[in-house]
Parts: sequence; C-alpha cells; structure tokens
Amino acid sequence: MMSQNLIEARGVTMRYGKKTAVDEVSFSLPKGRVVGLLGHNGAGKTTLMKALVGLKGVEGELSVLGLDPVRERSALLTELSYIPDVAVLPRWARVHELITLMTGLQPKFSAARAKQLLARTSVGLKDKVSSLSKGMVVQVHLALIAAIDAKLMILDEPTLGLDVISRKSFYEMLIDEWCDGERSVLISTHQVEEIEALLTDVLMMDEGKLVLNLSLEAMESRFVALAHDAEAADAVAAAHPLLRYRAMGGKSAALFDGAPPPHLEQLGQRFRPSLVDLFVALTRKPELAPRA
Ligand SMILES: Nc1ncnc2c1ncn2[C@@H]1O[C@H](COP(=O)(O)OP(=O)(O)OP(=O)(O)O)[C@@H](O)[C@H]1O
Repeated sequence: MMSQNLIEARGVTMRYGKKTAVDEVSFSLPKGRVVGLLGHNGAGKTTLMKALVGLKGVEGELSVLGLDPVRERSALLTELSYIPDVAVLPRWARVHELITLMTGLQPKFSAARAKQLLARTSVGLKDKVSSLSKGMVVQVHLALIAAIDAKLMILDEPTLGLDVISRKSFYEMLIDEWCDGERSVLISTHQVEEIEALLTDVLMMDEGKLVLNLSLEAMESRFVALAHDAEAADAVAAAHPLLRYRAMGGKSAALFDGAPPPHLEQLGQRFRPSLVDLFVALTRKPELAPRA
C-alpha cells in the first residue's frame, strides 16, 4: 500500500567517493508540516535535498510523493516545488517572461496564482531580473514555485544573503500563501532562531547523521532547561547535562534530555530551552571537531 507520508526515507546513505555525506538517515514527512532541516556547514543538508529531488542516487530506501526520485524524476518534478541553494533566475528576463516560461515547463503552474502572489511584493511584472534586489529576486522565485499546485516544497537555504526584513517577508509569504495544512515544506537554514516560531518539526543533522527528528511540541515536553546560581554549578555538572551555557540575562543554565534529577530541580528554575540551545547541544561546532 502506498504510504500516506510525502517522504519516506529508510537507512538513506549517500557518498562522494569515500566521503559519507549522509549516513543511515531515516525519517517520514507527513502532510501539513513545516519542517526545518538544521545542521552546520557540511552536515549533509544539501546532499539529502539533492536525493529528495532525484539529483543524486542513494543507498537505502527513499520515496518522495510515492515515487522513486531518480527513476521517476520527471514525474516527481511536476509534483514538487523546489528552490536549490544555487538558485538563479536569468538576469535578462522580465518577470512576466518567467511566468510564461513556467507555464510552458510546469503543468501544475498557475500564471494567475503567480501574479496574485507577486502582487504582495513590490516587484512589477515588467521588471527585469537584473534590476531587482537580492531580496526581490528571492520573492519572485518563491512566487513562481508557490504557484505550482504541489504537495511538497523543498527550500535549500532560501534566505541566504537577505536582510532581516526580506527574510521576514519571505517566510510570511510562504506561511500565508503556501502552507494550508495539507501541503508540507522542508526548509534548510542556518537561521535557527528566526525560523523556530514557524516550524512544526525539526530534523537536525550532524556529520551526515540525523541527530534529532522531533515535533516542536515534543521538543518542549522532552528537553528541560534549568537556570541556576553559580553555587549549584558543581552539582549540575555532576548530573551530566547535554549542555551547560549562559541563558538570557547571563544566568548559568543547563540543558537536560528529560527531567533533571529531583535534587537539582530544587537548586534551579526550569525554563523552556530554545531550538538554538538544542542545536548547539546536539551538533558539534565545526571548529572543535577533530579531523581525521
Ligand atoms: N560534489 C561534492 N563532491 C564531494 N564532496 C561533496 C560534494 N558536495 C558535498 N560534499 C561533501 O559532503 C558533505 C556534506 O555537504 P553538504 O553540501 O550536503 O552539506 P550542507 O549541510 O548542505 O552544508 P552547508 O550548510 O554548508 O550548505 C561535506 O563534507 C561536503 O564537503
């Protein structure tokens, strides 16, 4: 029977020569989710996304929208909205020409919908791509792919190089205009803080491995942060938290997977850890990683 999930990955491994870029990754992506794919530079995010759109084959099992991404790539591409990390729009083109181009290329693309989405932005249909700012180009790109009637959108670092206002309007357009409770979107990004409020789920990669696959709700009930005074530091350290850090206001804090031991709870104050704290705890900082 065909799976209800938009993505099913079982033991997906991907290599470049001897380098394992994606290591035994398994996850399912149901409909109606906004999933953040997080990881340091080189963690394997782009490589995994390449597999999802059939640009690179995998060892293991991978199904996207019920299709084999490599063998059934052309069918898959009509059902998918995708912006790669190297996305460029032809600089010579005018926006209305891009709409015409998409109409010819994508059976599920709606020109009327693209125009409606562009009306949200300050971009005109007659504008040339070369005259647009980086932020405007990314908005045009989003309008074009969000006008595809698809169930799944894959965005590889879509807001790279944009200022905070442009990033905000990008995500607003994505959530308002594309997410409808049925469609799902998988977004890779380094802007962990900014994206936390948008996400329903998080996938965290570290050196090719999936180190966390969790809904934000589950994250809140599973991980506990404890703010404590300096005097409690030794007792906290003895309980081997995932991470010890400075929380807001400079107070010492520790992050636990599960409830901290009862004797510690009395020494501190529980608070909700942020996704950034969890990210730091679960992924190694590249500058600290020993290289073989
Ligand atoms: N074409 C390639 N040939 C050889 N090795 C590659 C190639 N592309 C990526 N790699 C290696 O695979 C690993 C994963 O790279 P990938 O680009 O998937 O990481 P990423 O998480 O997307 O990083 P970033 O956040 O910097 O974009 C890295 O060690 C990288 O050096």
